[in-house]
Formats: sequence, structure tokens, C-alpha cells
Amino acid sequence: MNAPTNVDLFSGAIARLDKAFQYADIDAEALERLKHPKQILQVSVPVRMDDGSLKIFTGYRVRHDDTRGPTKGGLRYSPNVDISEVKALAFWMTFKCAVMNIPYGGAKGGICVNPKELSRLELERLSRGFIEQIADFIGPETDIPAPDMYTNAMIMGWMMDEYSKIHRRHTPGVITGKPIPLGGSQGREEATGRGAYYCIKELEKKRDWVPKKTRVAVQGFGNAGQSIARLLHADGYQIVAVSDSRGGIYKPEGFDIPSLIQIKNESRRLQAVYCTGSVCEAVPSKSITNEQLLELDVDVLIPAALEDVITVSNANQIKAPVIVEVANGPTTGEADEILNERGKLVVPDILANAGGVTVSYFEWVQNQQGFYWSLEEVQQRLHAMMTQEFNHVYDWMIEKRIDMRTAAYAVALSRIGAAIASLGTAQYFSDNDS
Ligand SMILES: NC(=O)C1=CN([C@@H]2O[C@H](COP(=O)(O)OP(=O)(O)OC[C@H]3O[C@@H](n4cnc5c(N)ncnc54)[C@H](OP(=O)(O)O)[C@@H]3O)[C@@H](O)[C@H]2O)C=CC1
Ligand SMILES: O=C(O)CCC(=O)C(=O)O
Repeated sequence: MNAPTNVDLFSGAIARLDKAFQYADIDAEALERLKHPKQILQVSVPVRMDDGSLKIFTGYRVRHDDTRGPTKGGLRYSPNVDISEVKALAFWMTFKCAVMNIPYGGAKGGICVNPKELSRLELERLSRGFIEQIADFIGPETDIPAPDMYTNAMIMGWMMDEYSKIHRRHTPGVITGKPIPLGGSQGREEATGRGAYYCIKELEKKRDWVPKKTRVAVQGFGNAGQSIARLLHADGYQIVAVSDSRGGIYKPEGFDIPSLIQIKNESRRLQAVYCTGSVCEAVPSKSITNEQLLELDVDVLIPAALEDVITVSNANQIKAPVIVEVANGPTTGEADEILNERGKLVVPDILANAGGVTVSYFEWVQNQQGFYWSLEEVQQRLHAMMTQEFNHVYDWMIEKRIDMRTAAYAVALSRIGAAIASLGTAQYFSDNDS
């Protein structure tokens, strides 16, 4: 899991606000407030390892802004997790929820750990231990975690159970992305990929794409990458390249995605949740690096793994005319400028990958009501919301002649601005000033 270090991911993230500000209806002081996370919690989680030794892991939970509702966002397990990354991820969640117009603010959390080195039992002790440390910080009406990179439904189930034990009441609404028997929603597992798929279906109409002639490259083949590749492949799109942390593969005539998913998800070590196969094991195929994948001559490029993979160093080499950001933060601010100048259409992360949090919202609504929906109902609602908000942002982009990311931030900022304005301005002034 080699990733760029998060030099200052958060500073890069908030820099995007100033550009969108001129197109948004929001007060300058409210904008300033959004540049500072509301609350930051850092915890140490002691874990008894299988060999009897004790290890201490550092975890974080950041609540960025809760003006529009309880804060919402996933939990990431990775050796690259640090406070700047978690702050940036929490910041993006605030804007993602606003651009989808769901009644949440933004949050994110993570633990600095390599989950591939942990047994299943160690992973469970770590997950339950983390909840023990943050149990007073989260809750169904305050802050609601969910899965992100290297966390999954099983981990969300353990966490919900731990929280419920601590508070002595069954509380399914404290966390989303749970297994269905524990109150999870139909359709949450594939929701991130499906939301991005609905964005691509809208682009298909606007750009007259013929799926069989449309070539796609997907970087990252986990929850989000597999779902988008599977849905596009089922529609006839040519998925010519995919990759994971061990490298990529290329096949000009396109891969059979269901077989690749089978290879990828095969367990390689009993009792180790994250030791699976690799797309690199698929034959016949040509090996490529993750860097080469980004520069392939394809119609649609889908980064679905890490942040900061499209930078000043490779933005001029990106050939795809359309980039759909399924990963959070895959493009740096400088790279964005280059892509815009080169006429590329970037469907920004806060819109393209918002299907996950949208179905998490559905899950929370179902938990709060104790009334559960069918898969068809979840998919219909997701389709309606993604299509509406995609077109809303797209129309702003055309009307204001700006790039799609700036349009998405302007839409989100205006919604957050309206909520802040409705609260009054007292919070910005001391008693002496007012
Ligand atoms: N899960 C969700 O609901 C949501 C996820 N996202 C974002 O989508 C992205 C992927 O998340 P998700 O699919 O859930 O995570 P997963 O843990 O399910 O999968 C991550 C994938 O990324 C691959 N990967 C890791 N490092 C690299 C690398 N250096 N180069 C290429 N691939 C790499 C992994 O490879 P390997 O298997 O070999 O380790 C794996 O295939 C993240 O940016 C996440 O924040 C956004 C919204 C919601
Ligand atoms: O499902 C959620 O609540 C949040 C998912 C997430 O972390 C994200 O969208 O980046």
C-alpha cells in the first residue's frame, strides 16, 4: 500500500473554496467558518495481539461542520492515515452531503494501521477498541460513521454492537454500511459505484456514447472500483484496464469483469480479512503500472483508490477526455487547473462518489423508522437523487461557464450558506461587537 504522503491535504482541500465563493450565495464569514473543522478527536487504541503482545494504534475522528444536520462520513484503516488526511476527508463530506442535498454535515475518521497485517480477531479488537474511545463523540443524532477504504460491513457490525453495549440500548442508527441482518440497507454495498454509474449514464446521453465503443480504465479494484466496473461492463462498456495496490493490467478488447472480481476477492490467508488475490493474477493480460493506467488512451478514466494521483507531474499526459472521480481527492488543485485548460471534463468526487453516503442516509432513515425498503426502492431513490443533482451541477457549469468541480462547490456552498444564514449571525460576533 504505497501512497503519497499527505503533505497538506487539508490546505489543498480548502483552497478549492475561494474559487467557488464568487459563484455562491454565502456570507464571507460563513465561508471562513468552513475553513476550520468544528471538532477533532485523537485517540490511542490499545490492542492485545494474537501473539500476546500489546500494540497501541492512533485513531482520529473529525467533525467538520454540522450546520445542515448530524455529521456523516466513513472510517479508513490505512498506514497513511494522519490528521491532515482525515480533516480533508471530513471537509469533502460536508460538501458531498450538501451537493446531494441530504440533511447531514461532514465528518471522517481513521486509524493509522496496515489492516493486511491483522488477523480477523485483531481487526475486531481494534474496531471495538476504537469505538470504546469515541463512543461519546458519535451517535445517531450527532455523528454517524460508515465504511471507507479498508473497512467493510463486518467491521461496521462490530462497531454498532460495541456502541450498543456501551450505551445499553440497541442503536443501529449510530453507524451505516452494516450487514443487512444487523439493520444494514439493501444496496449500500454497491452504492458508491452505482451512484457514479448513474452519473456516467447521464454523460452517455449528453455525449452520445455507444457503450460497446467506449473504453474505460479503473484504478483501484475494491468496493467502489469493482461496483462501477461491474455495472459498466454489464451495459457493454469496454473496461480495458484495472489495477489494485499491486499494479495494473491492460487488455485492448476489454476484460470480463465478473471473472476479475472472483480472482480479486479470493482469500489468500485464512483469518486475514484483507489478504485477497490481485487483478495482476489475471491471464492473459498485459501488465501496466498504476501510473501508466492513468495515462491510457481511453474515453473515461475512473480513479477509484487514493487521493493525489493526478498531479502536476502527469496532468498533461492524461488522455481521457472525461475523468470520473470515484476516489476522494484524486486530483490536486494544480492538476485541476491543467485539466481544465486542456478541456477535460472532471466529474468531481463530491458528486461522483456520493452514492455511498446517499444510501447510508437511506439506511439511517430506515433504522430511525424501524421500517425497511426493498432493493428496488433503494435503487430508484438513488437513481432519482443522483440524476437530479448531477444535472443541477452540470447546468450550473454550463450556465456560469465554469468547471464542474467549481459548480459542485458553488451549489454546495450556497446550500450551506442558506442554512448558516437561517441561524442568524450571532455566532460570528462576541457580545461586545454586536
Ligand atoms: N466505500 C465507500 O462507500 C466509499 C469510498 N469512497 C472512496 O473510494 C476510494 C476506494 O474506496 P473503497 O473501494 O471503499 O476501498 P477498498 O478498501 O474497498 O478498496 C481499495 C482499493 O484500492 C486499491 N489500492 C490501494 N492502494 C492503491 C494504489 N497505490 N494504487 C492503486 N490501487 C490501490 C486496493 O488494492 P488492494 O486490494 O490490492 O489493497 C483496493 O483495490 C477511496 O478513495 C474512498 O475514500 C468514496 C465514497 C464512498
Ligand atoms: O456512507 C457514508 O456515510 C460515508 C461514505 C464516505 O466515507 C464517503 O463518501 O467518502
